[in-house]
Amino acid sequence: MVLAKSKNNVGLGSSLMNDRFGKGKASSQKKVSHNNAIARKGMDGETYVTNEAKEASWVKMRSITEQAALDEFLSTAELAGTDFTAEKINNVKIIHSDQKNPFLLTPTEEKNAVKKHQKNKGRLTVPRRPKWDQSTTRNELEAMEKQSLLDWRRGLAELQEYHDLLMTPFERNLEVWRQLWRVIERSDLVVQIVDARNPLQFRSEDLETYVKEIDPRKKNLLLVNKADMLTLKQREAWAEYFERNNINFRFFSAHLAKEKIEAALLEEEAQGNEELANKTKDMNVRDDEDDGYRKEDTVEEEMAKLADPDRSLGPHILDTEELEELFLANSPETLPQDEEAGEQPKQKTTIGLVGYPNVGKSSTINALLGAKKVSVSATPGKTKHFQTLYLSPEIMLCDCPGLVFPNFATTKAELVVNGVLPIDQQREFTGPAGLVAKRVPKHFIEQVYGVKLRMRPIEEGGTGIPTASEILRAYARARGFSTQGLGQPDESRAARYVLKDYVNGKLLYVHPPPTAEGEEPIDVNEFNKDLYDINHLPERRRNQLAQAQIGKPATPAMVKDDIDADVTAAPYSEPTVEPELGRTSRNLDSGFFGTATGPSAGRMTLPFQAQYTKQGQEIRKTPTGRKERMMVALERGVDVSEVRGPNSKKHFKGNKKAAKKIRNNPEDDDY
Ligand SMILES: Nc1nc2c(ncn2[C@@H]2O[C@H](COP(=O)(O)OP(=O)(O)OP(=O)(O)O)[C@@H](O)[C@H]2O)c(=O)[nH]1
Repeated sequence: MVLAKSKNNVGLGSSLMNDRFGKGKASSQKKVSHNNAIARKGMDGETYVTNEAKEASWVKMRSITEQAALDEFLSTAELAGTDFTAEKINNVKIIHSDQKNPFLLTPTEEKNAVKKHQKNKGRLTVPRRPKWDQSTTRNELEAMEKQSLLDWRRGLAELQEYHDLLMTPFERNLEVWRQLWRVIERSDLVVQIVDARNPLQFRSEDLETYVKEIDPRKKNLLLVNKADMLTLKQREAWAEYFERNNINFRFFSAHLAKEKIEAALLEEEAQGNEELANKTKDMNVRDDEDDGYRKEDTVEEEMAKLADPDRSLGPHILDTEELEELFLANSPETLPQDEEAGEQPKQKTTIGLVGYPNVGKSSTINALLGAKKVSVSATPGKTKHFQTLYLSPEIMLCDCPGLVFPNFATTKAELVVNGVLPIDQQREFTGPAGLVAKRVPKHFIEQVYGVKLRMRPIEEGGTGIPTASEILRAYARARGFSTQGLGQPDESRAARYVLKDYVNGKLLYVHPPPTAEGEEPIDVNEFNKDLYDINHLPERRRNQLAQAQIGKPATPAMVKDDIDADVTAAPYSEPTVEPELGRTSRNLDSGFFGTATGPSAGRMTLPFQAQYTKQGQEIRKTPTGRKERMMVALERGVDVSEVRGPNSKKHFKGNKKAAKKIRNNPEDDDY
């Protein structure tokens, strides 16, 4: 090992030397103990150093800008899920490496995180509006509001910092909270809309407490929207959970409600056309098993249940009329003392709609109003100010802007796949894509996209579950997304599509409800099994999935940089293995180099390219490059730097160039 010549020795080697042989030992030890690194004696009597296990999650959550070499080495090893032994100062040997994604938690870490969340959940509060009376001036109230928000923010910041808890990027803007305060103050019923796939992630318990603090006559309702994404069994399980925990809830689906409205319109239009009229009538009578809508002969029974707002409807999905009925059933009561004072009951019932961005508030309102009065978006954060809308002369809706409540989260990846953090603003995608890979079965992804996933064999260190990269590469290849320059499958671009498909429910996964203390947790695979039985899905869902299938070579029009465009539907055929060039290259091609038609149309054919493509095809079956060297290193139990590829000759530029071109083959980096 070559030691740094400078007086101020730096680097990992120096850190280790100092630690072992004394020079600056005190400071090194201080550094090590500060980081909870612990020295252990191995079986062979050698000493090695490792981070404490509980350190891992803390290190992951902290924003690290600068670290000493030893600290950096220790935490990087921890993040990479590797352990190591330092047999000699200059011989750090990797003894274990698995496919752990450093942005995700292991099952044990996750369990511990959830336990911790439970313990601290009482501290997740929403800010209170300060008390004021007639004598309070506007300026005084504003100053009080600002102070109240500051105290609240400080409390949450402390909770994050001292208890090592990751939180949702909760709303910090006073103006938005003011809107919420006003909506709550006005409303007789505060409806918290949540996403049925993970209702508890979107529920603020403290908001319900706050509503009651303002006026005990006000009521709370948890409206579990997007219920069309759940099977009957899943809704039953969640209904049981809500009932057991005394949560006033109803299932709703703005999507189904919209379909029903459209079917009704169709029926109207089809008057006189008997054939069409019959078809729409069929659509209106839905099977309860299929999407939760009641059969027509149960209307009276359902209406009787609705008249009693406290009576649970279990897994039933309300339609818009039922929801409106429920709103009316919550018209404000007049307290006996008010009546004695001659106060008339209020004429209007005000319903406040609150919830995270993207849970479907606008869609719910649209469905209720039966026409497009509020614009609906797939990007979180569209509704900016609260609006009031009359549903009928008796019911006024107050639509609050979507806002993120303080809540705990296990990882940032979890927030991305829940649609809380906008996908297009993320740079790190392996964590969220890793969650998709873990949750949605391989066969389902293959069927939905019409691709074949190539996984690392178990004998070579694979886990039997695809990695984020394996899914993204397959997707990118099938869509023809490749990086500029080396022409590798563009995983980052593929991730944006795949993650959007998860958020919009094409790649569906539903969280099971927590079980009671002492009970076995629900098996997630069993809970979701029916969602992936592609031949037995409701027709609506099969149609939705058909739109996600790629399975045919991408055309330049498909590859155009429009991320919001839907994946073009196409019948399945084997995906192309030819690398597709990026947009700039294609433009170059049509402008200067390329042929306008023929098999290579839309591809850049630079004069030197043919020979490399030829070589690439011959070498295609053998893995090359870094991955190959890593595999060999793992097999032999040596450091990757000790392995050289068959063609690698340092300082020989020509060869480097060839290697670069060979990697142009999209299959190269797969196994
Ligand atoms: N499957 C399904 N999708 C839904 C349902 N409701 C809403 N969505 C989808 O969810 C996404 C967000 O819906 P919005 O109504 O814009 O959500 P929002 O809560 O109003 O969002 P903000 O305006 O940001 O507050 C859209 O892509 C909707 O199509 C539903 O019941 N079922």
